[in-house]
Amino acid sequence: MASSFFTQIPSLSSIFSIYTSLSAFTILFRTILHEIIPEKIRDFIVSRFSDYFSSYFNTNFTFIIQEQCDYVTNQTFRAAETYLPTLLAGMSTGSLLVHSSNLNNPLAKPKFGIPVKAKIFDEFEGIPLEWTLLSERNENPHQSRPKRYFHLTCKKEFRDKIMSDYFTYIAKSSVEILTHVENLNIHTYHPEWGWESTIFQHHTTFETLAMEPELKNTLIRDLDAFSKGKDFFKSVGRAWKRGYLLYGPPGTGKSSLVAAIANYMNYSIYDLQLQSVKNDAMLRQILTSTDNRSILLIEDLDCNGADASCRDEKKDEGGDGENQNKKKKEKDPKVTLSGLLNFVDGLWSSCVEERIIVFTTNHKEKLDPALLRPGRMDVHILMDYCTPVVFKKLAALYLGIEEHDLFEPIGKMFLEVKATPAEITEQLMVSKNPDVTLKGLVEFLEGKKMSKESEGSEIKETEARCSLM
Ligand SMILES: Nc1ncnc2c1ncn2[C@@H]1O[C@H](COP(=O)(O)OP(=O)(O)OP(=O)(O)O)[C@@H](O)[C@H]1O
Repeated sequence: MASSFFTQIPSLSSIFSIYTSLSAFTILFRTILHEIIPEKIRDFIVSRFSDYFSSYFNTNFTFIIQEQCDYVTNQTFRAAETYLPTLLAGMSTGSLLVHSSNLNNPLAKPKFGIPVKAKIFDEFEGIPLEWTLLSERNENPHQSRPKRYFHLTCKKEFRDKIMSDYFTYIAKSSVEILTHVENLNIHTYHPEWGWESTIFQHHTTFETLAMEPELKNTLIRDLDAFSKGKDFFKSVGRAWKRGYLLYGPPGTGKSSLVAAIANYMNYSIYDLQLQSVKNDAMLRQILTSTDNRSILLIEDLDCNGADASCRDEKKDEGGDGENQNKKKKEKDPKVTLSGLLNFVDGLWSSCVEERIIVFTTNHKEKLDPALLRPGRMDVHILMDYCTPVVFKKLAALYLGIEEHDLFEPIGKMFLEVKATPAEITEQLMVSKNPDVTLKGLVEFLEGKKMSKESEGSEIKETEARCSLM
């Protein structure tokens, strides 16, 4: 039996000749394949084979969650980015990515960042999960920011469970985390990189903002009603958003009021310069990639692109203005008023929940009437020149005094001289001594009054000269 087994084994030379023939056949076959079948089709066949075999043998399933989808920030990516650092604290890794960017408080505890390529483990209802953040160079030549995406891997049989329950769970967790953030962010839009965030450290609150008390209280009540109004807005079929138009001369506290609202509501700010937005489609993409519970701020609306009056002014500045303007408009369609209105109260206004929209302008009269119609911006707030009440509040804040002999004459001067709160605060910082500072303020206001009078008499003189000619 043993001898017959050995006699059936082919000799070494025959094995060698079979191997040589097979090799020759393979080389011949590959050469024919290379010559007959084009490279692209070959790659396709190979990839199909490898896909089939790897999916057949692989028991894992991987979700790919890209940061951007169709130019809009993927909210699942955003939720994962917020949620995953909470897992990092307890992880037994060799290294951790930590960062601290709170300039207000250098002693603040550093936060955990998500390291690229590191595996982060989670468990959901007993299902083990593995997250990895990946980053690669962006192929889009207009985007210098790397392309980032998460891989979330689980066993194949849990795919549907993860899809239906786990993603909802991390979305809810991220909302919860963002509601209790210690630091607010201010995001500014960059045409190449998208929204860029930094910690918002403006100290203005409603306590430090000098405004007519009645106006301030009305505004605070309005904000309170808005933040508690989810069910109300739903019941009346309106998007949960509120629009404020802040108008008034420069230096009257419009930006400061936005900061006070952000600090009061604990909302981050998205500060958008409309000039950096190419057209309505881009505006839609930008605005849909902002978070809930935030303030969308468009400052200096009268000079910000979507307003016809500002374009007319620019047209007048150039020599051959009209033609140049026409050509520019054709090449670069810019944001239209209707595109902007669509976000204020059109169909797109409901794409983000609990959203405050703030427009500021120094020239309300220059705005397109369409923006001012009822229902567009819910509340119009005039931030005006200093009044005696506003001045008293500023004096209390800057000098720590409630009364002074000079309060009455200074108060009377505000009826004749227009001074902005910004000008007054500058004067109030001259000295800590109230007598010195208030005397200086009286001189400042008298100087303003005199220059106003001499301006007035110059105008009268010119008018008189004109009528003589
Ligand atoms: N109502 C106010 N209460 C307290 N401080 C104020 C007020 N208004 C202005 N200030 C002071 O003046 C500075 C400039 O004001 P702010 O930038 O808020 O004015 P603005 O109306 O937004 O001006 P612009 O129209 O030029 O943007 C503030 O940083 C603040 O110190």
